[in-house]
Amino acid sequence: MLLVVAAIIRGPDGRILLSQRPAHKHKGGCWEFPGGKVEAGEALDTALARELEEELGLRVRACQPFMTIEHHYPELSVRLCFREVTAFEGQPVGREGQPVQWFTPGELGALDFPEANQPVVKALALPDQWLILPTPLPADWREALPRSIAAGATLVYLRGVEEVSLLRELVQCCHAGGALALVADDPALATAVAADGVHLRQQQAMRLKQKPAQPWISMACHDQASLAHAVALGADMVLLSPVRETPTHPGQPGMGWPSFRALAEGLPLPVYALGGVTPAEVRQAREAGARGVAGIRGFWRSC
Ligand SMILES: Nc1nc2c([nH]c(=O)n2[C@@H]2O[C@H](COP(=O)(O)OP(=O)(O)OP(=O)(O)O)[C@@H](O)[C@H]2O)c(=O)[nH]1
Repeated sequence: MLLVVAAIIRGPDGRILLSQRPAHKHKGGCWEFPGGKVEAGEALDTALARELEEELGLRVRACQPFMTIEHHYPELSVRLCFREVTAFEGQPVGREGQPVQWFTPGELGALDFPEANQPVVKALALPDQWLILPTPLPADWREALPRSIAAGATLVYLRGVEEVSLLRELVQCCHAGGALALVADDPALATAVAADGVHLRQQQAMRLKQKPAQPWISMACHDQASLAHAVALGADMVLLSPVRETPTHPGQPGMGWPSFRALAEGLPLPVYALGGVTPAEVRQAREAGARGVAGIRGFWRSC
């Protein structure tokens, strides 16, 4: 299997840097995340720094794991280790004559990428924070939910609401704020209330053999076995918990960031950190290999 390292490089305005593969190469003409083959015995970060210097004239100052994807093209199999470059120096230029361009995350969906990149493109559309709805639903939700979304939690897990008409109203409120809305476990309910997908609780998900047909499927995971199941199911993302002990689950000790990192490392899907984490910890979570953070308290902006 060909080992490849590729970079997610964001500019200060949040746009993402892509380069176009030369016509004569594998997947010629496709847009790609800059990078290339890892040489024998070379560390991933060293390979990334070398490739970005050679191809773009950039000097990497800091990077962290993003996702790892194994893909079998008819002509070759690749293991693509995506890293997020969080600090770099230099102005990118296509040193090998390749076109190089910055794109907003919203523009990526319309571009032609190698097939292996699809989960990464999908993951880049996700926010840093997601909100789990407090239960019972606070009386001030019509003010607090838009405030929470505006504060950055643009993915909302709508749990604990039985009434379909209320759930539909909550979904509309999420969409009005530009947030994705997930409901618990039930794909038919998600469709009925026009939600964007379902969040599967671990017990329910472990019984499934097939990924439910919804635009977004998330799964709750607490250990390696459930993470492996999420991967096998083809989930789009997971919530991995608990990072710390929380008042909702007293006596259940947290795994801490080192164990979180070990579990999240090398997974082919975005992992969100849950359990006693706050929105202020996005950077720490990402250094531990998370796509972002999730929670109830701290993410809910009551009036
Ligand atoms: N760099 C990069 N390669 C990708 C991506 N997605 C993807 O499937 N690949 C595949 O991974 C392999 C990377 O090899 P490469 O040809 O870019 O490697 P390289 O820069 O070392 O090339 P060279 O040694 O031919 O100059 C290719 O088969 C390519 O199609 C991506 O986003 N970035």
